[in-house]
Amino acid sequence: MESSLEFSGSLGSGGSSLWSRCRTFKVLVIGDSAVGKTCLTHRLCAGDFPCRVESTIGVDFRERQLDIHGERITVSCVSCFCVFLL
Ligand SMILES: Nc1nc2c(ncn2[C@@H]2O[C@H](COP(=O)(O)OP(=O)(O)OP(=O)(O)O)[C@@H](O)[C@H]2O)c(=O)[nH]1
Repeated sequence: MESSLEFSGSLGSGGSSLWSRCRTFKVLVIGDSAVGKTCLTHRLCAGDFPCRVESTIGVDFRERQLDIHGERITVSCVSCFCVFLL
């Protein structure tokens, strides 16, 4: 997990929202083939279940931006079949 401060306002905006917090959460989803890793991360990042999926070759990467209480959150999901970690 990493955290950073990001410049989000203009110099003339008064300063109260000059800097906003921006955090990134990295989620690694691992498991056997065809257990639903791609569907799970697709649901999280796109908001729905894919009607058709193909077996992932390598790794599948998805990202979702959230705004929670004025804080920008990025969720980065990487899913891969266990064999790529051996
Ligand atoms: N019934 C049911 N089927 C699911 C669910 N999640 C996924 N599936 C089905 O399971 C199959 C495999 O789903 P994937 O998301 O591709 O699985 P995966 O683990 O990413 O597979 P690989 O890409 O081969 O590693 C697909 O036919 C999906 O439609 C679930 O919650 N319920």
